[in-house]
Amino acid sequence: MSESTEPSASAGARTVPAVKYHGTGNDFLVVDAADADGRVPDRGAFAVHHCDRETGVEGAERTGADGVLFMDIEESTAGGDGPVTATMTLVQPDASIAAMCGNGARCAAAWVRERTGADVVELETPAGVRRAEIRDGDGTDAAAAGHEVTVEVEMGRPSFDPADVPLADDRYDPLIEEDVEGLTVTAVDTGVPHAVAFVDRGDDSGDTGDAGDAGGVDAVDLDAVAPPVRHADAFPEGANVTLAARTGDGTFDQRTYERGVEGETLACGTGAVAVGTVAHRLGITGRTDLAVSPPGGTLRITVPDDAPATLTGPAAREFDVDLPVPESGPEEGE
Ligand SMILES: N[C@H](CCC[C@H](N)C(=O)O)C(=O)O
Repeated sequence: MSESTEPSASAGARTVPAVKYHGTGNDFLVVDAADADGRVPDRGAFAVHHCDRETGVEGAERTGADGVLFMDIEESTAGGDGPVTATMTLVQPDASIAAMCGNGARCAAAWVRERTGADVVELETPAGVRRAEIRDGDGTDAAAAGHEVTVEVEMGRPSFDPADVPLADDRYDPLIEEDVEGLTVTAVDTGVPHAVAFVDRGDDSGDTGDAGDAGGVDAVDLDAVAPPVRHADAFPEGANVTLAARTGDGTFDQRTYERGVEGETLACGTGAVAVGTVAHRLGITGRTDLAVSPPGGTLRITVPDDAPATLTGPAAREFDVDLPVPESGPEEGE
């Protein structure tokens, strides 16, 4: 907001406090917007710098992050009995802003609870308000790494409407099981666009699947097949590319290649909701409560016909860190 003219901060020596979290392996740096205002002139450059998997923020397990969540708590809502409201802005490793992020929302809600004590948080995102309920870890090992909670996020109503995804503007019908750049996908908006491809068996009869029956989602070379779909003309704003395979009654495997990360992530919450929504639409399951397993763990989702979807899973606090603000002032050519 204000021009940063404090005499104390010399260029290059500024740092901003952050907390690293992950939700089933999808990892984020959480920064209080109040700390960043005036100190981080370029949020995109900040995210590019610290999210880099080779040169970014150092962690116990992995270097870098899948994004930076800038959080702006509405102070007038804190300290009472009601939900705390906070604006969540996800800046991705390529400096783009994503309208929504399911796993990020869990981490953001956990962060707000830690700051304010609130068990219910309303996150304002470009995709709409997302209500989150935070409770202590599901009891398996409350002390594991010290700081794990379970968060249920209301994820809005998924949409196949071409204008919502969005699809190319000469497109009036939903894109359901169509070939896009060699992959048979269904396009759905779960706050962000997903192109979902089912591999493996399509239903209990076991004989409607495409090639890849044997290995499910792991048999696919995602880094090879996803980029052409992610950039296809069908998706004017790009798409996350999500693979799914039914593994049992109400259970699915998932892998997602994310726009903005430009690579596979260990988990993707909007993608998990997309898997359930598309599974329903295609008649692959009749259940509305599902377990979706990306590489980083298992997410519980609900996809009722007449109510918003929900996403439930862990959010784990990893560490606190002071992040230097990269020098990328107007004079710098970068
Ligand atoms: N990982 C996030 C999705 C980020 C969305 C982003 N990659 C985009 O649409 O550009 C999730 O858990 O839902």
